[in-house]
Amino acid sequence: MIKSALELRDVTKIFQKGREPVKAVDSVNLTVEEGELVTFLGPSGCGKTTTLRMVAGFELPSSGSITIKGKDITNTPVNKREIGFVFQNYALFPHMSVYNNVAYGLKARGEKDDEIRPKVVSALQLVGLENTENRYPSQLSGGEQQRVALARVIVMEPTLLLMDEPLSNLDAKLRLHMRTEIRKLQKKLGITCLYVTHDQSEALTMADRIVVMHKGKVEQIGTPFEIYSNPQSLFVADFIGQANIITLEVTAIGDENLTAAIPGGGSFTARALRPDKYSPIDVLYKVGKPASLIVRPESIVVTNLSNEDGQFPAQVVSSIFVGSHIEYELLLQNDAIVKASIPFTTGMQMFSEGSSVSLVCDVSNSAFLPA
Ligand SMILES: Nc1ncnc2c1ncn2[C@@H]1O[C@H](COP(=O)(O)OP(=O)(O)OP(=O)(O)O)[C@@H](O)[C@H]1O
Repeated sequence: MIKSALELRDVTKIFQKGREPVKAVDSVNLTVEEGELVTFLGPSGCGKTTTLRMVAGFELPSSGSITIKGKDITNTPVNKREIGFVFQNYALFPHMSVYNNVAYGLKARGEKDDEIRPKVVSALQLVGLENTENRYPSQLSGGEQQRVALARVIVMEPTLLLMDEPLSNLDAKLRLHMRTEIRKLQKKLGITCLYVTHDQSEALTMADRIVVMHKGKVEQIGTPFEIYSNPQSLFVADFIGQANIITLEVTAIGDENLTAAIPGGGSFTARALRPDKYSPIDVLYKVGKPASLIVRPESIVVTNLSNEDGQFPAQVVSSIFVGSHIEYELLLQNDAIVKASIPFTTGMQMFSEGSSVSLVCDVSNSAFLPA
């Protein structure tokens, strides 16, 4: 049987803050396969860094277990875990040349100089810094320093690479560039990687899978596509990308669908999501009670006002032409504000502020969640 690269089972961390115990990480379960890049995404304080620090061995879990390739390492010391870390402050040794920074770990491991040289040269080549061996960190740009930090880790051939906001000290343009660089390198080396970020576009563009965390718990684990198109909670829908969350009254419950009343007349039917998968649909939703319709701004079409069933009558609050798109803010008859983002095509109709219009939500990209 192939063993997973990493498994977290019911991993919990409780810190003592004064007299109060704080559950920083709450029963996290996760299986990571060989060669996967998994990002931890969530707002500040949700427990991302603490989870990573437990995998690294800088913190011990209060309960639960961590295994690497089937071997329990929950209580194994940091230096026996064969894990590489890259943090936001690159922590390079300022008094050492680039070569010596990269060679440091191999020397500490007792490897001989003639074994070390080819490894350092090839690691520097991998990160595109082959001509910087004799320079010092202060003579490098922020992006170059971060690449040295990466080379210093890669050269050790760790079984697992942990990265905590590695790009947050770089300027916006370099951050975008380094995202692609890190991802390419990670794929090329086939190295399993956990990557902490609070930047959703970083998580969406880099990850094989995303773990969305909230208040110490895992809210959802899935591919970027699954997380974006099929959020399992209002938190995920709201945190990832832009989402309209429209509260509507349920009028009928089907096997997998809900029908709800559109303010101003008509009704709308869409998939009903079951966040915990176990509760039956008629336990999660009730006729006469509210449910939240989740629809992305790009899944809405704005048309002339009509009485067709399924369309939401609305008034244009603002319409802004941003080149590729028209961004609308629309007021529904229940006072909800809905955002729509319509790709601009030549000759298309643009509705001005105050116009009465109808909204059509793309049924395949809309879903209900319990309110
Ligand atoms: N050593 C510690 N002692 C006490 N509380 C801690 C300690 N480390 C973290 N915490 C608390 O645990 C919670 C989770 O912190 P953590 O750093 O893991 O969050 P995070 O999601 O990485 O946040 P950020 O994005 O701001 O780094 C927070 O409430 C934090 O204050």
